[in-house]
Amino acid sequence: MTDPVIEVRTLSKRYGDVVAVDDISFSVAPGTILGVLGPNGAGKTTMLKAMLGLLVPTAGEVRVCGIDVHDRPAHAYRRVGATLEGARNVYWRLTVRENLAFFAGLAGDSPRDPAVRARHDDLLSQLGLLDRADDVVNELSRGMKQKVALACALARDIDVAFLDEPTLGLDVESSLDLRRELRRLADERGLTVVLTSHDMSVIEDLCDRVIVVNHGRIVADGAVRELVDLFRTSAVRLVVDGPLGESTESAIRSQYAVESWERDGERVRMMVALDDGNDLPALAELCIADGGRLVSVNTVEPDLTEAFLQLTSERGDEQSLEVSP
Ligand SMILES: Nc1ncnc2c1ncn2[C@@H]1O[C@H](COP(=O)(O)OP(=O)(O)OP(=O)(O)O)[C@@H](O)[C@H]1O
Repeated sequence: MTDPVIEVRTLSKRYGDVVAVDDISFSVAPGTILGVLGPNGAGKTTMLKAMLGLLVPTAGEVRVCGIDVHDRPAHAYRRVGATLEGARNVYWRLTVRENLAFFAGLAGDSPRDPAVRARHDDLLSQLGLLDRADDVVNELSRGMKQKVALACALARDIDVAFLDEPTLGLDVESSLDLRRELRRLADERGLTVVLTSHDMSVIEDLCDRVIVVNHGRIVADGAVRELVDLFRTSAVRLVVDGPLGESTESAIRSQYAVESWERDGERVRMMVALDDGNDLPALAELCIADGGRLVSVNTVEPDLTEAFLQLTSERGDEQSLEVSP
């Protein structure tokens, strides 16, 4: 097995009485795109900053490419790129290309090196910024500034990118460009990406693995599909026309988990959770027992949003759910 590119061991960070990060441990394989999900105040940014060596943890250690980020921050920094507060990471009075050259230069990459220039052009082209390369950043829109910040984080030949809310403020097309570019860098260059996002579609589309953080602790860790499967309770939406009497309604309610029930004259719309899809024929039969007609039956598949809400609800919080990554 390849060595992990990131190792976080028993990491904690307290601010006075607030435990922002509480005894977190995990490791990440090279080339992984890892999403960090969690409600506001869960500890995601604190975790990212501690992983970057930008704040001193109360306990624990972080290694990136085998380098302890707190003992040897300068060495670790050469291997990572980061955007923590979006567009504030770039110099607004420099052009797009000058920004890239500046950040690459910090790591010893010369912008006169044709390989570095080619990499920058490629990045700008993938992010739809090539025709704005010589514009001063100040004159760009907010979303474009965000893209420049991302390009700066990726401008060097880094091993790991830490991106806090990378798609925030981007339009649909730019968000898709960014996802494609991150996927390409992970697949072709083995770039490891750790990103936070409140946008479930970004996490679902892009991430190989997701960590859910709540109250400073990891409450779930696994592939998106595995997390969704943990809460795989399918639901069905049924519409019945015609008679459906009160005793049949009571029978349905007593045998099934009815999530919603709307009666509109002779029409009934219901949403019912099924633990096992095999219950559906029996439910359908019951619905038409009084002579009504089934107008439609639609299965409602669980998604990451639902899994996330359950994991971070008080009930989900009682246990920690580990899925092998
Ligand atoms: N510099 C600080 N001083 C004191 N408390 C802090 C500081 N930074 C963060 N906290 C607290 O630590 C906890 C975790 O905050 P953090 O910013 O890491 O959460 P987050 O998951 O990134 O939230 P969001 O999704 O809102 O960005 C919160 O209770 C926050 O108030």
